[in-house]
Amino acid sequence: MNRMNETDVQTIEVALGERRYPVWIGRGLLGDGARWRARLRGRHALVVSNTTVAPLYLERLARGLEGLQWSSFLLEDGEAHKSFANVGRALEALALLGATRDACVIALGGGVVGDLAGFAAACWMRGIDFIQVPTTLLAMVDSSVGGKTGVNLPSGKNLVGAFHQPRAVVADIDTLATLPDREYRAGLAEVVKGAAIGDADFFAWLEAHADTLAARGSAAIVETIARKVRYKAGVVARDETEQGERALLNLGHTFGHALETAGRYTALLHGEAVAIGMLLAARLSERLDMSHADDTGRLLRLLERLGLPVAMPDGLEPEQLLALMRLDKKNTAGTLRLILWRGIGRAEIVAGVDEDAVLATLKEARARTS
Ligand SMILES: O=C(O)C(=O)C[C@@H](O)[C@H](O)[C@H](O)COP(=O)(O)O
Repeated sequence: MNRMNETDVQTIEVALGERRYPVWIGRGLLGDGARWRARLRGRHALVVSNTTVAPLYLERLARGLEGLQWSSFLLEDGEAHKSFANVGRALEALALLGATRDACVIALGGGVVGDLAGFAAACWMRGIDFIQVPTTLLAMVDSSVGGKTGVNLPSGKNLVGAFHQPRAVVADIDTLATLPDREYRAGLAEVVKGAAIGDADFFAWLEAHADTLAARGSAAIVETIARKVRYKAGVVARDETEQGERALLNLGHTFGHALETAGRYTALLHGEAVAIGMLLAARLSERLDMSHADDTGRLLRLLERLGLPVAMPDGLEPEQLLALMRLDKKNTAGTLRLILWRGIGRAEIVAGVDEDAVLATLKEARARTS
């Protein structure tokens, strides 16, 4: 197990040739301006954050921006604010700053901030640099790595966006100290996902450390972040724009995104929707004779031990969820393309999934909760 002290910083590289970048994981990184400032090329920086995170950490980050022309743009907290309207506002903030092509956007916050800030960076003058400074577990282990940026529409999650890689990811684990428990647990869902699709040993390790992780034991968290980031960095390096393997990282997401959209982006946190979505994907896979009930049971127990929701929320209609799933980005004309499960550590991209089986899985899940 890794024990991390003040000076230990783990560096994991996302190996994308000329656009390769480091993911730094450690303590005190926000205040270590000398490290990440070297990734800025010009004189302008826009810090995008939210009204919860900025009061806690903007000042610490800003010490590293001394001598630059910089300003901040703050979102309200929550997935509902990952909108086109707010991208427009972020771009106006860049205009007000007089940001030139060598400017940098710095995303200080969780997945919503990172996705929106990255998309604004991808749009401004057709693409400027950005740096991810994730302050939630979910953003550290998942959304800050890999360059998926974008926003939601009322009709669907992440339907608009661009692949735009950051110049660096600065994961200061000190910021997890202020993360609410619910947000922390939501981040663990994306960790479980990584293990469920591609690393049976890691899954077993998570089972062995579930109680420590649920209790936020710090050494286990650092190891968890590093293992998940290393895994994801490998996938992204092999398939940056999701032509194949990368789609596996979407296990549980087609169901999950439909749940988030149906709940108008306020009912569930993204990680919670992914937890429920993974179980739905596991049950659908079982129904299609692709996986075994024992594996579904292990997944269910691990998610429960980590304090994640596993039941479909009340008041959602299976037909409505299926309609939302038809607008998922992985689909091809007229067919559902889902990530299905072969059991612990193995997932598969399946095209032409039978809609009746999906509907039956959703109906069964609803019957379980009512
Ligand atoms: O990085 C990826 O690739 C992923 O699919 C990671 C997901 O966990 C993440 O939620 C991602 O933002 C979803 O992407 P999307 O393409 O399904 O919108």
